[in-house]
Amino acid sequence: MKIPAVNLIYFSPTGTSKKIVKAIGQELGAKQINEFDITPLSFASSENPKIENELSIIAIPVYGGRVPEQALEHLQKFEAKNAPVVLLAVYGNRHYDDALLELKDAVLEIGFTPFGAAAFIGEHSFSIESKPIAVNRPDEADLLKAKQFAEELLLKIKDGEANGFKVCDVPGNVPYKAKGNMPDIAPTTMEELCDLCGMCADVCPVDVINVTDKVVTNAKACIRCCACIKVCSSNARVFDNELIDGIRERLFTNCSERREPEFFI
Ligand SMILES: Cc1cc2nc3c(=O)[nH]c(=O)nc-3n(C[C@H](O)[C@H](O)[C@H](O)COP(=O)(O)O)c2cc1C
Repeated sequence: MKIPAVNLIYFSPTGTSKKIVKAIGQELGAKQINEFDITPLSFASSENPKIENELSIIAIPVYGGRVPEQALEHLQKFEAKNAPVVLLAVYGNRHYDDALLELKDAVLEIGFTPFGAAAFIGEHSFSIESKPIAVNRPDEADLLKAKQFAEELLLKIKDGEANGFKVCDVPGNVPYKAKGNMPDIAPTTMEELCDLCGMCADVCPVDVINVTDKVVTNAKACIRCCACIKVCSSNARVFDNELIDGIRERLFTNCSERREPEFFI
């Protein structure tokens, strides 16, 4: 079976959701792959993408058991009609809780038909060398699972094209998991290590970092995605904070046992 085109739509500050959606997208053997990176703030002011009679895959990271708010806002820009979609929640080995259900409900509102979904595991954004959490995931075994998932999707797509796409069930509860109250905290820069290259500001999905002769971060608007930390080749950017240290410690202690991808098709 030849799929003419597939749209890969992803919000992925630290790149793990992107890696998984691309791996699955490539396995589908589509003639054309269109990428929509909905991570940057600038996506909000871009033209509204229209998707009609085309297959899409949407990937988001799980934040507090939910879909990141900015990802939901950016998804609202899509106009979808006759648009079968596969949903991916990528989480840091704790749990995805209600994120897949929230994502499914949101895309149904926009006009997509979610006919398949999966939860994959990515290195936790808060993982550091001394407290590794799902470090280096997705790994080879995860990418093999991505391939298996794509094979199952191809069968489902064939069936959907012949008999119509049916909305899939995903786990989750309503009301969705309550959002935790986070104080205004953000990663900081160790000036002695920083060479002011500006990469942290470039990757920040909420544009809260300003680099002049020093790095200034507006903690109030920070979404704590840790993209700035992961991109910093001088290791100058750190999330050195009591609250985050505590979360990291609990994740390291309670969520180190390897979880595996799950498919819902
Ligand atoms: C603010 C925040 C909240 C998070 N909440 C969860 C969570 O509830 N469960 C979990 O397993 N991982 C959680 N994570 C980890 C991310 O889901 C995980 O690292 C994911 O792979 C990041 O995706 P990305 O690389 O596409 O940005 C959280 C990360 C951040 C930054």
